[in-house]
Amino acid sequence: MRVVISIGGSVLAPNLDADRVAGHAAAVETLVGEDCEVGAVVGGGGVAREYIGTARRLGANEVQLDQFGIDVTRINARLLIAALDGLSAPSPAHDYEEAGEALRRGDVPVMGGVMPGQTTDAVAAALAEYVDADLLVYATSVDGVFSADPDTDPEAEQYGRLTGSELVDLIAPMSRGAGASAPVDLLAAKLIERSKMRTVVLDGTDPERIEAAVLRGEHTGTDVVPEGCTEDPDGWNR
Ligand SMILES: Nc1ncnc2c1ncn2[C@@H]1O[C@H](COP(=O)(O)OP(=O)(O)OP(=O)(O)O)[C@@H](O)[C@H]1O
Ligand SMILES: O=c1ccn([C@@H]2O[C@H](COP(=O)(O)O)[C@@H](O)[C@H]2O)c(=O)[nH]1
Repeated sequence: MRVVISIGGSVLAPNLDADRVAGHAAAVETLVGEDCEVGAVVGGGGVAREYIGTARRLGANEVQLDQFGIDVTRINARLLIAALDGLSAPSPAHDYEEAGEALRRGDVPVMGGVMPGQTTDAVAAALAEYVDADLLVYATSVDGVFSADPDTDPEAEQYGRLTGSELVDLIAPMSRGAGASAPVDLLAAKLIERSKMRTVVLDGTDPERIEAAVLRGEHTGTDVVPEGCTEDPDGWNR
């Protein structure tokens, strides 16, 4: 099975704790040991948002702010690479071709951001489409896609299952400025819809949850399924 895992910066490195990064690297190693081909994309988290906030107050424009975010995602990607201990290429891939070549060599490609105007959610969706992945996993800080932001709205209800077009409709009204927070960004949702990529959005703070979702199809987050799919998502990966 070929899987792309998007690891939010707030999940991988909220406080630059080495053990936490090592835990996520160990999950990737476990998946590789179980014969999965794995690509990883790392987000910028709170550190990226702090840089973006400061630079915005200094008058930087949105593209300049995105560049700050991209730099932080690539530094976080280097943290994962350091913890992967030779399993990946020595530096974050700059584009999908470089990542695809690494995967073909048997390495774990690790990416951060690539261009302004999007987030690493879109990078992960594009990489999954480029390498023809079987599964795309978003390991984020909340357990799936909700009817409202669960961090601020206690009435928010989780969606267990959505189609790609339902995901696009839900995400479309959300903010798109540099550093914005959403379960996935709009470009990612559109790529997932067009590629019919099987996708899971889950709370990835505990890396064992990522392993369980990939290896056994077990998770409590949101499945994004192709239009008209009647298959039980639990049976996908068996
Ligand atoms: N409808 C919604 N469903 C789920 N989460 C939502 C929703 N609306 C807003 N959010 C927010 O999206 C956030 C998840 O995305 P966020 O970009 O902050 O973290 P991430 O995916 O871990 O990546 P990173 O930390 O690298 O930016 C959650 O903290 C949550 O507050
Ligand atoms: O391809 C990319 C990836 C990221 N950015 C900018 O970085 C921040 C942080 O990325 P997250 O994936 O949200 O952690 C994002 O908000 C963008 O401003 C980018 O421009 N292009």
